[in-house]
Amino acid sequence: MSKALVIAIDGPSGTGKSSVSKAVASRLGVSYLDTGAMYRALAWSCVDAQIDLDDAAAVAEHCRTFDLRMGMDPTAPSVGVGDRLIDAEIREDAVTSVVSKVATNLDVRANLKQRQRDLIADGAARTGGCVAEGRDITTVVAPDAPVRILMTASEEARMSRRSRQLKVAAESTRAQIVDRDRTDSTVSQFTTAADGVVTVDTSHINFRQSVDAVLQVVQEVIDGDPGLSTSAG
Ligand SMILES: Nc1ncnc2c1ncn2[C@@H]1O[C@H](COP(=O)(O)OP(=O)(O)OP(=O)(O)O)[C@@H](O)[C@H]1O
Ligand SMILES: Nc1ccn([C@@H]2O[C@H](COP(=O)(O)O)[C@@H](O)[C@H]2O)c(=O)n1
Repeated sequence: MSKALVIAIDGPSGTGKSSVSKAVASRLGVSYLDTGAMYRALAWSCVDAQIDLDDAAAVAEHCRTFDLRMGMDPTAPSVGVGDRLIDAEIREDAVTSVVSKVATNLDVRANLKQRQRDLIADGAARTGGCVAEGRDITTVVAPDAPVRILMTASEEARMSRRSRQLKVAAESTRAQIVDRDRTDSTVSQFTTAADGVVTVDTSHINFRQSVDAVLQVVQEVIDGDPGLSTSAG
């Protein structure tokens, strides 16, 4: 019987995790889970419900009950709370600047970890595999995933990519990238590879080469484990 091809990808902000993971999942014909979007959705939902983000107990209680809906098709991923789609809202500065507050709440992390495990299992059951990306997927959410990758890139490369993406000066992205990573690293370890995790440094390669580098790691794992397969072959 073939095993589900779960691919866990972690890394700091702006290394290319989301865009590369989506492309890899599309190429392999498997599901895609953006776990950062789940933390962003919670932050958005707390603000929408006028919950004080410094009130850890209230945020954790809201997390336990909010109706988060993740669409895991890599060609059209989506994030909703109840019937409302919030893909655009969760990318706004108002959410990016506060998301670490909810992500450093340990009760929130415990709840979202379980939801993420369930989503990965459901997605893999539907499509034969799942690419899940974030900050603690290789270490906490799916430490037993057959493929585990840490995606890295120099601070300079990450700032320049983010500045191109947001059409702002590179220097103005430093605070957002560096400060957010600093806060996030207080609860997750995503700057150095844990045992058994393969590092893919994207500093000096372009987007297509980064996708190919991840696919190569996946292929090597498949070659070493005949029980693993993908619909793309
Ligand atoms: N190897 C690469 N070379 C150049 N640009 C890249 C590369 N990988 C990704 N990009 C671009 O960099 C930008 C940031 O990538 P992406 O949003 O995927 O990063 P991320 O690691 O998911 O960041 P965050 O964790 O903050 O969401 C995107 O515009 C993406 O197209
Ligand atoms: N596994 C994860 C994923 C994300 N976070 C938190 O969410 C924020 C947004 O993530 P993006 O990937 O969309 O930038 C991130 O800054 C972390 O605070 C997390 O804690 N664990």
